[in-house]
Order: sequence, then structure tokens, then C-alpha cells
Amino acid sequence: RAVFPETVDVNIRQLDPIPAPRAFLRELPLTEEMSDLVLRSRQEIRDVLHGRDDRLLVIVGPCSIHDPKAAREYAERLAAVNRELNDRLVIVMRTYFEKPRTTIGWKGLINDPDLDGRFNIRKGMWLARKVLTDVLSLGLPTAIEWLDPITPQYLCDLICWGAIGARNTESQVHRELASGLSMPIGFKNSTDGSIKAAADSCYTSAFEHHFLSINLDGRVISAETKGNPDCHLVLRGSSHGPNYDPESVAAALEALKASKASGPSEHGLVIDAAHGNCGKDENREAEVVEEIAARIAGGEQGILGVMMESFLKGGHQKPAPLDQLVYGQSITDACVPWERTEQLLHTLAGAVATRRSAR
Ligand SMILES: C[C@H](OP(=O)(O)O)C(=O)O
Ligand SMILES: [Mn+2]
Repeated sequence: RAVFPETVDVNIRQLDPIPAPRAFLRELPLTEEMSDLVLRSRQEIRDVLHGRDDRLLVIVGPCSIHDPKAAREYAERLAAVNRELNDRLVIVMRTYFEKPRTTIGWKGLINDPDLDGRFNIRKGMWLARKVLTDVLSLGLPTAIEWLDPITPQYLCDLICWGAIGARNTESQVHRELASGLSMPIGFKNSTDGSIKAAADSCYTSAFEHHFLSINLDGRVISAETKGNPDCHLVLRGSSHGPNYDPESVAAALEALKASKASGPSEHGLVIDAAHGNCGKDENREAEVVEEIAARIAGGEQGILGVMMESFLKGGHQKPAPLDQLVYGQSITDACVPWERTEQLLHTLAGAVATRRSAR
């Protein structure tokens, strides 16, 4: 016998087949226009990260997407501001569908799209593609955190920038994944504030790697990657406090040098004003963004981009089925409300203009 049944699936209750990625790509295809936007945006982000474009990368939007309608409404507002400020900012919308939990909790739209504990992953993956095509159809680039190593096969044609989160930044699986992804990848520093793991990830992901994955037809394959030359560090603070101050930025750039990380790491890093840099307090987050804008206006080098958690309404609420929720408010980390966000985007654009005129 090839398999002794009693030795496998001991802790498996159910295995449900999901259609292969190609079926999803056919059902919700990328249009020519969206493809052009994705390719153009990826290149603009690369140019900023490599010091070829003096604009500021701004990755802004909700901590997580839980309501496609509210996500689209937010995207419509952000797209309008993007049209106004894109000579100074490269704006990318956070469209996060996978949430890494410290312990247990709602894991995102793909894992539990109806917020009802039924974990209809097939529906969640379809909804994720639907939201991404909606956002791209508004002319807005997309940013995601990559968590499950199979998810990219379902979504990566629609993504302009990716993150590897603080809880996975040392993982070999995520470094291998990043080495083959088609867009720039930002590695968050570890939750304890250490920089070395993420710096080593920036170095490691630039090499070719070989690992098991699936292809668009759902077959298990051995992937050989070229290496991703566009990986960079994202400072997101830690449980011990913030790390966005000038001294921490300088120390992080030294750590990148010590890890022999190249490309973007020779030019700077991205600061996440949320998470450990604001104690998950949206009012503090807005202040952090203003402080960063002042430093950019003052000509500080090394800040290539800013991340902000922002949504239609400020604050956050506990996850619950959609009809029990306040519309347009985060169900994971607290977010800066839209009106304040719009002001902050103008402040960041003004800072870039000031820096540009001083050069
Ligand atoms: C979860 C993630 O933040 P992290 O804790 O990985 O910095 C995010 O929401 O951007
Ligand atoms: Mn968050």
C-alpha cells in the first residue's frame, strides 16, 4: 500500500477542492488597461525605491478589506486625490485580504468572507479578485500583504506592491516567495523591533531560490526564481515603541548595509506610521505622518515612502457579520478617517514639493 490511511489526516476534518488559479483569472480577467496600470505602477514604485524618481511612495488604505462596497467607495475618493497629487506622490491603495494574527482572530476576507465562521475561501478569493479589479478600474494601484504562499498564484497579476508582515519577516518560505514575485516587496521589521531579520530578508530575496509551489493549473511544481532586486525595509515600530525617528532610520540603514542588502536598501526605506509607530492610535498616527512630512520637507534623506492605515471612518470595531457593522470602519487596526487622510496626503505632497525646490 502506498499510503497507510491511519498515518495521515489524523488532525484533518475536511478537504474541500478549490478551482485552480486559471479558473479565477478567466472569471475575473485583467483588462489591457489594468495590465498597463499594474506594469506602469510597479515601474514607478521601482524608480522611487531606486532613487530615480523624487516622488514619495504612499501606501494608504484600511488595515484590512472586509466590505467590497466600502472598499470601492474609499478607492473612488483616493483615486480623485491621486489624480491631483501624482506629480509629487506615488499613491498605492492598501488592499489587504490576509491578516496575520498574534494568536487567533478573523484572518481576512479570503479566509472568512462572510465573517460568519463558515470560512468560504473559494468565495473569499473571488471577492478579493473582484475588489482588486474594481480598484484598478479606477486607475488606482494596489498593495497587499502576502501571507499564504499559494495566494499569489490567484492574485499577483493585480498587485503593484507587496509586503511581508512583521510576524513572517524572517520566514524562509516568504523570502523564497518574495524572490519570485513580480512586484517590489517591503519587509516589515520584527514585532520585537529587531531590524536584522528583515534586513537579511532584503538580501536573501535578491537571490534565485527553488521551492515547491503550484502553477496556474493547480499542479504542484518546483519553482526556480530569478531573485527580486526591488525588496526594501519597512519600519513599523514594535511592542517596545516607535522606530520612525531619525536615529532609528539611520541605524536601520546601517543594519541594511551590514546585511549586504542592495538596490532600494542603498537609497532608503519606507516608514509605516501605523502599528508600533503609533501604538495603534489613529490620532497619534496622523501626528506621526505630519512629523515625517516635516522631516521630508527639511530634506532628510532615506525616507522613500510612508504607509498609513486609513479608511472612510476613523477608529475600529470588532469583526461581525456585515449587517451588524458600522459602515466604512476597520474591523482590525484603528484607521485615520478619510477627511484627515486627505489633509495628510496634501501635507506629504507639499513636503515633497518643498524638498524638490530646495534641491
Ligand atoms: C499586519 C500588518 O502590519 P505588521 O504587524 O505586519 O507590521 C499590516 O496591517 O500592515
Ligand atoms: Mn494593520
